Amino acid sequence: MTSSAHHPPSAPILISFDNSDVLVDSLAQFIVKSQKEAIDKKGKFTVALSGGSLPKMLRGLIDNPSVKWNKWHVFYVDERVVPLDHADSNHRACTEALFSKVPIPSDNVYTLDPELLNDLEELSDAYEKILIREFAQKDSARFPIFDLILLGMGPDGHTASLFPNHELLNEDDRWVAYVEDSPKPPPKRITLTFPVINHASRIVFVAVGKEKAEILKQILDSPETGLPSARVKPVYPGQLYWFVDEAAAAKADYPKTPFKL
Ligand SMILES: O=C1O[C@H](COP(=O)(O)O)[C@@H](O)[C@H](O)[C@H]1O
Repeated sequence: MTSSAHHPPSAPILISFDNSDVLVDSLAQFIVKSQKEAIDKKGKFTVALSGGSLPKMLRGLIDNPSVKWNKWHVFYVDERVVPLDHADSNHRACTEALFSKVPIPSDNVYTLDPELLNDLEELSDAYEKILIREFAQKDSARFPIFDLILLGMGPDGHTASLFPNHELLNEDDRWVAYVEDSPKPPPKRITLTFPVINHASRIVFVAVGKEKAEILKQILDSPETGLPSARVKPVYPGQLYWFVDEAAAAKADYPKTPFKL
C-alpha cells in the first residue's frame, strides 16, 4: 500500500452544474453518501461547515429522510468572534439556514465559547481542545481527520479565515488559530488551519455566481500563485471537489467531471 507520505495529492475534481438548484440537490446527495460511509465505518459523521454563502447551499438536507442527524458532529471551519446570535456569526447563519429546520441534537454542534470573546488566544485554544477531545486517539493521527469539510471561497481567493499573504498560511502546528486583522469584516476570527483542512477525507468547495469566475480560473488553472484556496490539497487518500455553477465555471479551462455518486 502507498503511504500518504509518498503519494502526491490527487488533482481536484471540478463539477459544474447547470444552475444552483441542481448543485444544491447534488451536494445533498454527496453529503448523504459521505455520511453513510462514515456511519457504517465508525458510527458517526464529523463535518466542518463554513459561513458566508455556504449555509444556504445546504437546504437539500432539510426534510431529507436519509440524513441521520443524531449521528452528525458539526464543527466550524471558521467563526467570526462575535456573540453566537450576532448577524456576522457563522453559527447563526448555519442555524438560520439549517439547524433550526432539522432535528440535530444541539450538543452535537460545536460552537466557539461565547464567554471567551475577549481573549482570542484562549478562545482558539478552547476550540482546539474541543477538537482534541472529539478526535484525538479515536480517528486521527497528528491532525484530526474530518469525514467532510465544506468550504467557500471569497473573490480574493480566501477560504475559511485564511486570507492572501497572511502569516497563518504557513501555520503547520496549531489546529485552530486566530486572526485579528481580517481584511473582510469582522476583523477578529478563529479558523481551522491548513494542516487540519488538508487532512480531511473529503473536502468540497462550493462556489456559485459570476463574481467567482475570475478567481476560480486562477485557483484551478494557475494554482502556483499560492492563493489560500489553491493551498487546499488534501493529504492522500483525501479528495478535493469543486461544486460550482456554470457562471462560476465560465472562465476556467480546467477539465470538468460529470457528477456521479
Ligand atoms: O468570511 C468568510 O468568507 C468565506 C467565503 O464566503 P462566501 O460568502 O464568498 O462564500 C466563507 O467560506 C467563510 O466561512 C467566511 O467566514
